[in-house]
Amino acid sequence: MTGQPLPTTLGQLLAELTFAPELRDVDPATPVRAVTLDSRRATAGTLFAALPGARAHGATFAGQAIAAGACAVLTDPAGLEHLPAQAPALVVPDVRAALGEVSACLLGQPAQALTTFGVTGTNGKTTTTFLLDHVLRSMGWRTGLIGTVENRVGDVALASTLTTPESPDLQGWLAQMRDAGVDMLSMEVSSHALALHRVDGVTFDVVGFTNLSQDHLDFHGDLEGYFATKADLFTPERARRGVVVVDDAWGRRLATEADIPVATLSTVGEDADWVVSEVAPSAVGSTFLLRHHDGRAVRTSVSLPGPFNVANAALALAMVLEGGADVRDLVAALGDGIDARVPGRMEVVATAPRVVVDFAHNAEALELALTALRATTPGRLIVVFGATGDRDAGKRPVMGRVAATHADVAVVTDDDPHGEDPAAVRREVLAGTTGIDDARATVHEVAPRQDAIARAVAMAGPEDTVLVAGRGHETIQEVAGVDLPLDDRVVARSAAARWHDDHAAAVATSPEHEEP
Ligand SMILES: CC(=O)N[C@H]1[C@@H](OP(=O)(O)OP(=O)(O)OC[C@H]2O[C@@H](n3ccc(=O)[nH]c3=O)[C@H](O)[C@@H]2O)O[C@H](CO)[C@@H](O)[C@@H]1O[C@H](C)C(=O)N[C@@H](C)C(=O)N[C@H](CCC(=O)O)C(=O)O
Ligand SMILES: Nc1ncnc2c1ncn2[C@@H]1O[C@H](COP(=O)(O)OP(=O)(O)OP(=O)(O)O)[C@@H](O)[C@H]1O
Repeated sequence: MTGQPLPTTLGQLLAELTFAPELRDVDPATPVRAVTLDSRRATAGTLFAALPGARAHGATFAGQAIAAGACAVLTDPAGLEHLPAQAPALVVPDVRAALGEVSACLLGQPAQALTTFGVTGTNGKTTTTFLLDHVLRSMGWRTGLIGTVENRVGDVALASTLTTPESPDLQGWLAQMRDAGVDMLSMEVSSHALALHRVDGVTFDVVGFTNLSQDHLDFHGDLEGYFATKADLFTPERARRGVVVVDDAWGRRLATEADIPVATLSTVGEDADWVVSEVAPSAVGSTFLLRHHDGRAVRTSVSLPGPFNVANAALALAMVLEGGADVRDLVAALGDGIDARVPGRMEVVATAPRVVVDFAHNAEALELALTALRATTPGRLIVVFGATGDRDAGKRPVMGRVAATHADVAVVTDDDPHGEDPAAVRREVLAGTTGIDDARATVHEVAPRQDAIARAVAMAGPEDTVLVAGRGHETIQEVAGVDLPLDDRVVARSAAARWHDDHAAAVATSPEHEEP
C-alpha cells in the first residue's frame, strides 16, 4: 500500500489522477470500487471503461454495464455518442492511456509494494520469466509470475488468457500479490501490451530484452514499428534499469538508444558488460560461466536444452544481479544449478529415448530447436510437427523444408487446424519436404496428432531424440471449430511409458534373458 486510503468515491479517485477527465452528469460522492473494460464483468460500483475495439466501441455496451450497477463510464468523445442519456461519464481523449493509472489508483498502486522484473522480446519471454521466478525462489523470496502459460501468486496458479493482461486485471493480480506478501514479480511484457497501455501504472525495477525477429507485423506495421514498441519499455516512465541481450543487431541498437541505464549481455562473444563463456551442452541442458567485467562471476547450469536457453538463463541471472542481489548469495542459492521446468518449452518429458515437447511453431524456431537437440543426440533426431490452419500459410512448406533438412525422421501431422481441412494443411507442409538437395529425413504423414506422437516415440531407439514441436503447454486443439482436449506432454509421456514397457517385455522374453 502507499499508506494512503484507497479512493472510494469518484470524487476521491478524480483528485488522485494526474489528468482531469471532462465530466458529464458525474456526482463526486458516487461510490466506486473497481474498473473493468468488459460490460459483462460490471457490478455495483464498477467504473466501466468503454474503448474502441476491432469489432465494436465498448460504449455500445454501456447500457448493459449501467444496468448491472456500473457507477459511471470512462470513455472517449466517440464513445459519448453511444452512451444512454444521463449516463454519468468521464471523458478522456484515449481511454487506454487513462486506464492503467485509474486501475492502479483504485487498488493503491500495488506495483510499488513489489520488486518487479519485466521481460520483453520476440522469443524467450516465457522461459526467461520462469527461470527468473525459479532463481528468485531459490534465494528465498516469495514470488509472483505473469505470462503466457499461467499467472501465479505464491504457489497458487491460474491458466492465463493473454501474455500480458489488460491493466484492470494486471493491477488486480498485483494487488493480490501484495496482499499475499509476495516480494518479487517476474512478468512477460508483450509488444501488444506496450502498444495498448496494459502496463501503464507499473514502473519495473529491472527490464530484460531477449531478441527481436519478424513477428506480429500485422499489428505493428513493420519491424521498425515493432522495435520502437519494444524499446518503449526501456524508458524512465516504464523501468528503472535494464539488461539487454546484444546477440542480435536489434539488441545492440536498443542498448545504445535506451533512455535508462542498461547493462549489456552477450552469449556469442560480443563486447558486453555481462559475457557468457565456457558453454558445455549436456544431455539435459548446459553448463556455462556468466562473468561481469567488474569480476563478478557465476558458474552454473540450466536444465533446458539449447544455446538459446543459456541466453535465457544468463539474462535471468543478470537481471537478478542488476536488481541488487549479491553474487555470493546468488551462487549459494543456485547450488547445483538452475533445475527449472518450463511448461512446453524444451520440456524433457522422457529419457532414453529422450522426448522433448517445445512450443516452436514457426520455421525459425523449429530450426533452432532441431539444431539445439542435434548437438546432444547420439542417435537419430525425430520430429513430430504440423502447421496451424487459418494462419500464415506461407510458413507451411518452409517448416516442411526445415524438418526435412534438419531431422532424420519427420512425422508430419496436425497442429491447430482451426477451421481449415487438416489434410490440406498437411499437404502444404509435405510439399516443402520434397525436391530438396540436402534433405536427410525420411518423411511420414500421420494423423491425428496423438497417433503421430505415439508412432514417433515407438520408432525411436534409446539413443534417439523425439522433438514434439508446435503446441508446447497448450491443452486444447481446435479442429473444425470444435475444441478437443490434447496435451502433447501427456500423450508423449504415455507413449514413452509404453516404449519402456514394451522394451522391458521384449528383454524379459528374449531367449538370452534369464531371470537371476
Ligand atoms: C487484437 C486485440 O488486441 N484485441 C483486444 C481488444 O479486443 P477487440 O478490439 O477485438 O474488442 P471488441 O470485441 O471490438 O470490443 C470492444 C470493447 O468492448 C468490450 N465489450 C465487448 C463485448 C461485450 O459484451 N461487452 C463489452 O464490454 C470489450 O471488452 C472491448 O473492450 O480489446 C480487448 C479488451 O478490451 C482485448 O482483450 C483484445 O485482446 C485479444 C483478446 C487478443 O487476443 N489480443 C492478442 C492479440 C494479444 O494481446 N496478444 C499478446 C501476445 C502476443 C504475442 O506475443 O504472442 C498478449 O499480450 O497476450
Ligand atoms: N532466447 C530464445 N531465442 C530464440 N528462440 C527461443 C528463445 N527462447 C525460447 N525460444 C524458442 O521459442 C519458443 C517460445 O519460447 P518462449 O515461450 O519462452 O518465448 P515467448 O517470447 O514467451 O513466446 P510466446 O509468447 O510465443 O510464448 C520456445 O519453445 C523455443 O523453441
